[in-house]
Amino acid sequence: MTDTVNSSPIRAVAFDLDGTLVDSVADLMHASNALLAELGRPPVDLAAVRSFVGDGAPKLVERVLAATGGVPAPDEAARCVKRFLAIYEADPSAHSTLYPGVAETLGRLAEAGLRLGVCTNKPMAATLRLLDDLGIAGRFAAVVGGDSYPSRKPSPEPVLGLLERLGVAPAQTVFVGDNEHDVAAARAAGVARVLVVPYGYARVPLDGLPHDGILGGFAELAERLSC
Ligand SMILES: O=C(O)COP(=O)(O)O
Ligand SMILES: [Mg+2]
Repeated sequence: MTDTVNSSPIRAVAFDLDGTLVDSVADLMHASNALLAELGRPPVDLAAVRSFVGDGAPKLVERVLAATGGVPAPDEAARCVKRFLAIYEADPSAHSTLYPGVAETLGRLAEAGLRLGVCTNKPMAATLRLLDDLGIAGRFAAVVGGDSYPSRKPSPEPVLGLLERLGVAPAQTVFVGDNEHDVAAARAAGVARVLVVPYGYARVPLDGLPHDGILGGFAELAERLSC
């Protein structure tokens, strides 16, 4: 591991999950549509769900409900979130895949001695099951989800919480994500470098965001970190 930024050696890489490591939107769509069927509402399609991902499960469900007849009263909306999570957590991986190069590249980074972590807005239970189902849970020394702290990305709180669990300083960390919330959270946390993948679920053009580079693909990360 030879890469340094401002003479502080890079010791850790923190990853976003949905749209960065895992193409998870099909399972989110299936769980959404199972909920909608129970409510007697029409289904949502992949493109719609893709645009709804990134702010955690409660927001996803709110957007799904808004798109299919309207958001019900708070009690009923909360019941819908609970029901959605029960459906989704039972099988979050049937239609989900790692993006190309993810498994191999995580292996290379780990072999180079980097500490790896996940900071996602997806709730913890579904996150842990998804990582396990896709065979990469063991790569991460720490994982934080959308329900691990009072705030989620774009707040820096979960990023800083993850780094504390990893035992590294922001100046020793590279953050890799796919959307505007990742860039904002990682920047506010003060990490050494923020990189974005070109294929995720970003809702604004990546070019306009204050990151330090857009990867050509996930595997390029190993070269960027000299692993
Ligand atoms: O659950 C979400 O909204 C997306 O989670 P992410 O932070 O892994 O992209
Ligand atoms: Mg993401």
